Formats: sequence, C-alpha cells, structure tokens
Amino acid sequence: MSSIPEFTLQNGNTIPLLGFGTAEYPFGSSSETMKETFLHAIKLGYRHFDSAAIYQSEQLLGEAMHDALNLGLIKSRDELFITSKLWCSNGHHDRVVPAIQKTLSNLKLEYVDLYLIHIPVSLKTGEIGLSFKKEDILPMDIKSVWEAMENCQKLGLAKSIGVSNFTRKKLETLLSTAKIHPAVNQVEMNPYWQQEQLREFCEEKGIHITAYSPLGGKGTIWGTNWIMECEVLKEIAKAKGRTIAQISLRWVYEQGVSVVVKSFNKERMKENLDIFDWNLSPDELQKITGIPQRKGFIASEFISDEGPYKTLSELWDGEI
Ligand SMILES: NC(=O)C1=CN([C@@H]2O[C@H](COP(=O)(O)OP(=O)(O)OC[C@H]3O[C@@H](n4cnc5c(N)ncnc54)[C@H](OP(=O)(O)O)[C@@H]3O)[C@@H](O)[C@H]2O)C=CC1
Ligand SMILES: O=C[C@H](O)[C@@H](O)[C@@H](O)[C@H](O)C(=O)O
Repeated sequence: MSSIPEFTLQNGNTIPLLGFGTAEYPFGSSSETMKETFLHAIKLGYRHFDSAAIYQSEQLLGEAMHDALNLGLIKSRDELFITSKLWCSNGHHDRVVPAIQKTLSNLKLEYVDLYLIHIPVSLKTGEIGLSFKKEDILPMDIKSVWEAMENCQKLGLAKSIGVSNFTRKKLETLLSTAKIHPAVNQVEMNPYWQQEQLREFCEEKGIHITAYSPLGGKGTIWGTNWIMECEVLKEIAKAKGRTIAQISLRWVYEQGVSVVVKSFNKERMKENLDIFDWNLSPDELQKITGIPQRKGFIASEFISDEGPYKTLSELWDGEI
C-alpha cells in the first residue's frame, strides 16, 4: 500500500498531497457502484477525498467510510481527510451553516476536514444543480459568505475552511475582511494551465493550492482532452516508461501543491498513486513549462448578456 506525503496548512492541520476526486459527470450517474469505488480507493491507500454538494457523492462516501471502519481498513475517521464544498445556490450568509449541516448529515460525520466555497458566484435558487436560469445568477457577497464560513470553523463543523476557483482579485477582496484566512484555494492546475501568478500570490499569503483537473478533466463537461493528447507529455512518458497521466500528476506534485485526481477504474486508480518514487528531470520540467497556456474549465454557464458577468474575462477578473 502506498503512503501519501502530507503538507501542513497554515493553521497546523495536515492535508495529504494526493486526493481522490469524487465528481463523475453526469452527477449521480454512477451511484450504484460509487460506494464500492470509494471503499476500493481506501483499500489502495487514498486518504483524502474531494467531494461537493453538487457531485451527489457525499452520501456514498459516508457509507464507504462506515464500511471501511467496520472492515478495519482504517482504525478511526481521523485517518481520512474529507473535503466538501458549498454550492452557489447556498452562497448566501444565512444558507452556509445549514448547507454544511446537510453535507455532514449526508457524510454521517461530525466535521469535515475542509469546507470550500465551490465557485465565487451565488444563485438565487435554493436548488443544488446546474440547470439554473440566467436571471438567478448573482455576484457573491464575499464578505458575508466568508463570515458564515468562519462560523462553520468556529462551530467545529469544519477543521479548515477555504475557497475554490478564486482569482487573485477575489482573494484580495476576501482577505481585506477575513478574520480567519482561507487555508486552501482549490483551482484548475495542470501543464496546460500552470497558474504561475496565482501560485506566487497564494504562497505569499500562506494559502495552500490544491490542483483539480490535473489530467484536464477528460470526459467531463468542464474538461478537455488536451493533457491526454499532448505530444510533449506523450514523449516524456515514452522516454520514462510512465503514462501521460503519471507525468502530468508528477509535474503538479513537484510544484509543491496538493492534487485531486478522479478515476473510478481500478487499474487507473492504482496508476495514479504511483507518482512518488521517481521524478522529472530539469530538462523535462523545462519542456512542460514551455507548453502554451489555455484554461480548460471556463464555467460559461455563469455568463449572461444580462450580467452580472457578461464575458469570461469579467467572471475570471481578466485572468483568462
Ligand atoms: N473545485 C472545482 O470547481 C472542481 C473540482 N474538481 C475536483 O477534482 C477532481 C479531479 O478533476 P476532474 O475534473 O475530475 O478531472 P481529472 O483531471 O482528474 O480527470 C478525470 C478523467 O480522467 C480519466 N482518468 C483518470 N486517471 C486516468 C489515467 N491514469 N489514465 C487515463 N485516464 C484517466 C478519468 O476516467 P476514469 O474514471 O474512467 O479513469 C476521468 O475521465 C474531481 O473529481 C473533483 O473532485 C474538478 C473540477 C472542478
Ligand atoms: O467541481 C466540479 C465542477 O466545478 C462542477 O461542479 C462545475 O464546474 C459545474 O460542472 C459547472 O460547470 O459549473
């Protein structure tokens, strides 16, 4: 069984540097086999699980954890690092604590290790889903939503709190009033979207980055095939006797961030864990740094002629 290195967050809590993504699109489509997949992941040595209210994976993750305890795969819940996320429809001050309480009841846990604002956009509707109306889109009131996130930590419902898909500008807004600093910003990061500037800013502020879609999210509505079809990565993989997925994951890991990768296939779940006892050469790293940059996940469903975000540049504060 592989042992996954950990990183100590600025609040002293530790996060395993490789985590298991639980988002399978369409959400809810694999619920019959999901629990077994999560249990198998625990058997293989995954300890960090990345969930979200919108993924419909919380309940099955909760059941898998329960089974893992009963089977003796883990001795206590504390051996796991569980992340979940606040969906946009709950991105309002008074909906945050009830939302984490619902998440905890789905997971059958007393606390999550990390609770994140999923996307810095709010929706008027109370429903968790992607089929919202354009007129429901609102800019998030970051100050009041973050205050409620801080309450989640103060109440012991989350050991750490953080954000996801936050640009530098939105982090600056948040930091200007935050009493508890975000421990993590979970963002897209892979050889096609290396996030150099955001990483530099977050490092300065002590905010740990978790990379999502490290393989480009191949096969999802938000992802692309760019990584898995990349010639530069293909060549490096061939020369090293590794797979493209392993090269991409190793590159992300070598940047000093944590990474969450999703595979529900037993062989690939094992393959993705095998990235710790070898490394990329300076020449290989340089070739990857030279890959022209393009962002895969653009969240175009939040763009509307009526606003608040009329263009991608407005939504992403000029970063794309
Ligand atoms: N905060 C946010 O907004 C976001 C967070 N996330 C989180 O990050 C996780 C990972 O990102 P995600 O977008 O799912 O994409 P990934 O980059 O992890 O890619 C997942 C896809 O790659 C396939 N795959 C996995 N491993 C391999 C391999 N070794 N070889 C070939 N194909 C492989 C998977 O298929 P298969 O299962 O068949 O192996 C799946 O189709 C998510 O599950 C979620 O938890 C993701 C997007 C946005
Ligand atoms: O976490 C995964 C993704 O963020 C996903 O939940 C959203 O990206 C959603 O598909 C969207 O397009 O807004």
